[in-house]
Amino acid sequence: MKVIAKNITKKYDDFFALNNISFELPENKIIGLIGHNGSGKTTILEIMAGLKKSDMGSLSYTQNRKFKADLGVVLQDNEFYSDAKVGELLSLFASFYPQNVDILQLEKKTKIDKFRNEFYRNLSGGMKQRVNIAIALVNNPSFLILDEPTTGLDPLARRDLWKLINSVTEKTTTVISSHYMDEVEKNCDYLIMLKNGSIVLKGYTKDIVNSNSMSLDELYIQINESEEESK
Ligand SMILES: Nc1ncnc2c1ncn2[C@@H]1O[C@H](COP(=O)(O)OP(=O)(O)OP(=O)(O)O)[C@@H](O)[C@H]1O
Repeated sequence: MKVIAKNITKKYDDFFALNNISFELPENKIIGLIGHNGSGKTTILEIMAGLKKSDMGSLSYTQNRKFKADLGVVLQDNEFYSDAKVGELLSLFASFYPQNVDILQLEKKTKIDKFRNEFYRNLSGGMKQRVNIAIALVNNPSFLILDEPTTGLDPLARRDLWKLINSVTEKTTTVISSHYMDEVEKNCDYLIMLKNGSIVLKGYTKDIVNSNSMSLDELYIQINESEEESK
């Protein structure tokens, strides 16, 4: 799915969480959404997921199915799954959709099959995220939104989660917010950087890194530090 956002603005009272932002998410690529705390990442992800309304602007999608049937979302806090077992959660979410994938195959593909009889609350952070992603994939979406999926995970769990994300998103436009620039540089084809609700950088990751002759981590610091220094 291709996603096009035009002139999106979102205000909370007088505060502009997003200020007239426009972008196009390239189809079937992994898009990294980066920016400082409070820059507007969750707000735009929630608007794209249809969970929040923008005050101005428009979103358009190229899709074959109804939008919600074609969407998978993992938000930052899914602790409300706590009292269910992994297999039960997958079956429950699959039952919401007329078309869905083979659950046993999905469990194998996301390597959660050994945990299907465990309670969600007893899983490690990394395993919970694998289950969250599996749940988001039950309807075989062509647009996947993941809000900071690797935050709080140890380096091995983070590496394994990116392996999983890369292995299940070939035919999916995937947008992922992250504070880990090394991960974004390595795994995301395209990136969008927000600063105070505006886009300050967007484009293919390789082009950005090559044309600036520095790592994304260094570029991030340069862009975000300059304002502090000039004060
Ligand atoms: N419901 C709300 N009411 C008022 N202000 C809000 C609300 N939700 C978000 N904000 C503000 O909007 C701004 C953007 O928030 P958002 O959660 O989108 O940022 P973020 O980039 O996802 O941050 P983080 O990296 O910390 O998750 C922040 O200043 C936040 O305090």
